[in-house]
Amino acid sequence: MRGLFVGRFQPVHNGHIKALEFVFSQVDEVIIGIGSAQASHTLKNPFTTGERMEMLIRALDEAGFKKRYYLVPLPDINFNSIWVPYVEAMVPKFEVVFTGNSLVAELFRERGYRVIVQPMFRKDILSATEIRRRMIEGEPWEDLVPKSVAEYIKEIRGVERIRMLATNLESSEKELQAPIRIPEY
Ligand SMILES: Nc1ncnc2c1ncn2[C@@H]1O[C@H](COP(=O)(O)OP(=O)(O)OP(=O)(O)O)[C@@H](O)[C@H]1O
Ligand SMILES: NC(=O)c1ccc[n+]([C@@H]2O[C@H](COP(=O)(O)O)[C@@H](O)[C@H]2O)c1
Repeated sequence: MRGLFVGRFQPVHNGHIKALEFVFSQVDEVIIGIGSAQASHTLKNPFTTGERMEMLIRALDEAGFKKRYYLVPLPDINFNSIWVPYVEAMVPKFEVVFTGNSLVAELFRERGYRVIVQPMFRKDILSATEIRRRMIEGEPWEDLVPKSVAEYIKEIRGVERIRMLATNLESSEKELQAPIRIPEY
């Protein structure tokens, strides 16, 4: 049996690996859909699809998963009602969907799929939003991701990228708040 698991993986963290451990224990093959594949270099989606694939390959290797998996980029279509047929057109056949995302669960259920809500692990800290926040604030984040992912993020200067994006946003917000000055001629 083949299962589908979709995430943005911005970045891959230990919660994803725990979730995938569960998914791999339930099925023979897993399709890992990389959501919002068109997005990169933003605060919510700092990493490219290629970088996210690299993180997944290294982390799954490190975790020693032996079953077959497929990595499939899924650009957003911003059209919820036809997202499931779109996903069907992009990935090999699957029988069951694993997710913790309630919109994803609802969309697949409405199309007749069996959906399994995977257990959550320490969502308070095992969350990509929290990891990106820690990177920006200069707090320790390395223990929340697989070792190979922490090394890779350092290799590509990922933290510097996220900080640059945060600084850019801060200065453009300041610009927006600045009073408009009409030049005198
Ligand atoms: N701590 C966790 N434990 C188990 N599963 C998780 C955990 N965090 C995320 N997942 C699962 O991984 C999938 C994709 O999650 P996603 O890539 O959005 O991670 P996230 O940490 O929630 O990201 P972000 O904070 O950037 O929105 C979802 O199905 C979600 O349920
Ligand atoms: N209409 C759409 O394009 C649509 C609908 C539902 C989910 N998605 C994507 O699926 C992914 C879900 O993963 P997350 O759990 O990481 O949010 C995201 O990339 C999200 O954008 C897209």
